[in-house]
Amino acid sequence: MPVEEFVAGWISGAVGLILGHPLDTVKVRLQTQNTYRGIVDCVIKTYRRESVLGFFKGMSFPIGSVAVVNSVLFGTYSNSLLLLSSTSHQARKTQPPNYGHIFVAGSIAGFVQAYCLAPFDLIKVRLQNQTEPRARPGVAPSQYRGPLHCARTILREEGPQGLFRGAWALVLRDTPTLGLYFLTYEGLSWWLTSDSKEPGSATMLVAGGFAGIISWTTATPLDVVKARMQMDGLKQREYRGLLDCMVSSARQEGPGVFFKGLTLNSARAFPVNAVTFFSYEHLLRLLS
Ligand SMILES: CN(C)C(=N)NCCC[C@H](N)C(=O)O
Repeated sequence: MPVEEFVAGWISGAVGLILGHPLDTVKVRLQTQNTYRGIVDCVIKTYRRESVLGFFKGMSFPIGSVAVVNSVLFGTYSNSLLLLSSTSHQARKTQPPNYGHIFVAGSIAGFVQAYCLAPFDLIKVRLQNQTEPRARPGVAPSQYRGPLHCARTILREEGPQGLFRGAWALVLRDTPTLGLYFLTYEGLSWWLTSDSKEPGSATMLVAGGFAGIISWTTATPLDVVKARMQMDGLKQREYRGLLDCMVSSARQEGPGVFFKGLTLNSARAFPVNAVTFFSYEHLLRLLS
């Protein structure tokens, strides 16, 4: 089993994560809190109350976990494709892609990574939603003091299953959309590259950026449901399950609720996934 894909997936994921985290924080807040009038209002309120550090809440844990999650994603994708098509990563670049294989391998990778991602993503979302300024004497402290304290508190108050709240929505979000993610990337790379040549840097950036936009645009409705399920159960359970969350969100806020965060998801997706694929491909060339 080639391990270069796992290493390249880890490093490229960390680069993308740092770049996209501030926009991700604003998106999560808009999806789960009804106190903001829109993106600009959320940015201003976050900055005034929490300073620039507010946008980076919940980032330290994903930086560590991205090692597991992104290497699982890229490693599972590449190795599933190897099993389905019996050609290596480098050999595949010079032959026409089999889009069926790519979609299936991407979906398998999405399914597997969603399970690894679930507890890390839940902790990230809970920390991103803490709007209190930094702890100071006289100011009430946040419920969670950091990622480990957050994990311990969830385990104590909600049990081990608390760490997997929203995991089904995450699996449903990631299985087909990661099929689409790799399909768009490989399709565009092939289309933009002349016959039997390896894709150049510009191609990696453009194909990666569009793969991000297309997959995140289609993932947004379940992304909203996932974030709401992850925040549920903090004080009192609001939703009986995934379907109940969908129905009651739509009833209370109209169908537009499923598109909350769409602009931010798409705006964040281009640069994050352009650099993710760019660094992934270059690291692979360096390592193999
Ligand atoms: C639509 N979905 C869930 C994805 N395309 N997932 C792949 C994640 C890539 C990158 N770390 C990011 O956060 O955009």
